[in-house]
Amino acid sequence: MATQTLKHNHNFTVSSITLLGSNPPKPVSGPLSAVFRSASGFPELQFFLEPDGEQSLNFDLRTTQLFRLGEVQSLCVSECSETIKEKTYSKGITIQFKEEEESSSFHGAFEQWKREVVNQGLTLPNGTVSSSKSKFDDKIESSSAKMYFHYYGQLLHQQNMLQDYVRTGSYYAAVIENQADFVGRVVVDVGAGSGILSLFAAQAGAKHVYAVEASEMADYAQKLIAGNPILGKRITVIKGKVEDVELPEKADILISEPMGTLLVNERMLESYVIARDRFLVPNGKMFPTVGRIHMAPFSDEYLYIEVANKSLFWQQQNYYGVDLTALHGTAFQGYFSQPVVDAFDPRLLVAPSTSHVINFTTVKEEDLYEIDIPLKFTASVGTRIHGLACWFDVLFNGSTVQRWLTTAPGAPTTHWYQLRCVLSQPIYVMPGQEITGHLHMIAHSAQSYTINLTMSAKMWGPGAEQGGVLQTSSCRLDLKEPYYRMSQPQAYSAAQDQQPNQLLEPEDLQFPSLDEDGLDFFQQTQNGTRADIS
Ligand SMILES: C[S@@+](CC[C@H](N)C(=O)[O-])C[C@H]1O[C@@H](n2cnc3c(N)ncnc32)[C@H](O)[C@@H]1O
Repeated sequence: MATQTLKHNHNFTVSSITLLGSNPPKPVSGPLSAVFRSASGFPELQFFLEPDGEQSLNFDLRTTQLFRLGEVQSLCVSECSETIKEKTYSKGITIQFKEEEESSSFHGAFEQWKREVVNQGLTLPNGTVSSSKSKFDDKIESSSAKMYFHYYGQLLHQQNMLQDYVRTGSYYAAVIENQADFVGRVVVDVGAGSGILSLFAAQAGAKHVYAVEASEMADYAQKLIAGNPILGKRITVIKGKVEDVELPEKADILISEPMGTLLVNERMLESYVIARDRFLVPNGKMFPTVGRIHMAPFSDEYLYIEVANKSLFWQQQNYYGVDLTALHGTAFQGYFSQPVVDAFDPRLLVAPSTSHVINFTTVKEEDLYEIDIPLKFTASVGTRIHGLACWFDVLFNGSTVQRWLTTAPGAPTTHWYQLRCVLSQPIYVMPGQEITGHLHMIAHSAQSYTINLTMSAKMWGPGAEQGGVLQTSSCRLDLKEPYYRMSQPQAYSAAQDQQPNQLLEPEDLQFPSLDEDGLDFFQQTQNGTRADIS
């Protein structure tokens, strides 16, 4: 391929440059570095004005022209707009070379980059974006993708993730404790966001890091990386989707933070797996390596009543003279179709948890389209079960240290919190009774999942060996529409302390006040939960 004749970066030394446009023209004496590169996903010519790389002047090669003024002097201008009457140039410099030979090879490189990269639109040596419709576009609605990348393109949302110190600190520790996995290695940061994980990888001694980011955040990542020039020298930011970009070399290790609520929300794990298949060398490492979804039945009367009460509004028979009750059933179902996101007390769990493992190094992308998890628990107490509580953890399987990042209830809270699927019909169990069921999740094109949950209480006591099911309850939820409940009081209903015949009934409880939807939105933004994008 033509681009194989191009090096990653073409570096030159020039004696000085003079910035045109200012009056009088401003000379910058050197020697200065001039580099042809594609750090932002497009080809550019960059002049480093200070030896430490802190200040640079960039020319987008797609709109730049170079003219010879003499044997060792050239004019470089960047086109801004063109009308029938005139072309305008946004910036221009004259370049002074030391020798004619240097000038010639600089012009040669310029022509080559223009010919092979810009004009033919071929693969850039530092990565480029394919213009054809990608695997991502085939399965994701464009409106969803637009909102998704708009969200991640904003610094405040990246800041929310960076300020989740459990999350970011775990990544930092996993990388730094496993330097041996990074030293001298090529790394791809899948969905780099602000570029923080790329900078960690560079700190751990990576030879080169490709930071692939699809949203506008790529430009800020470029800025952050330029602001850390010692590390930034070894990082190339590529703006584009991991499904579309081409990289000039394979990676020894992938690093990414693709986890959404319940691990799979946002469907970014699929992009992580696609990146593995496209960029990772055989037996390359993945940070994180494995993810697990944990599940356990819970009992929480307060939560149940709160959700049920939300639809009470629709029981009014005289709302400004209108009978609203026709919509009560629909509203009731609607509220129970929202998974609840909050941090709950682990004492609400009424059986030891079970888990479902996803090994990122081996799972196929298609395996993530539909996930069916059989459930089987033994109740430790007699209680009313109000649904299934879920959380996840991921493992960084480093060669030196194995580190887990957990979102478990009772562990330090993360911005993912935990997730609970609430049954509109609670089920009663006695201590030792078996609870079975299924958690079935089907991916949809809005970057999330439809969840079908079924939970059944098996026959218990005398005659149980016949194995009948006593009671079954099911619900369908949309993982894209969670109910964020973070600032609600975290009531502890002492499931473990209850005697089998002393179950709490709704009438025994104080009803919490109804939420306003607007307040929910405010809370979710304040709490920085990232699932609010999907
Ligand atoms: C959860 S954020 C993590 C950001 C950063 N790695 C960190 O740990 O702070 C995921 C990032 O991946 C990006 N992303 C998601 N899907 C992507 C894809 N298919 N290709 C490229 N970037 C993607 C998002 O825009 C977002 O910035």
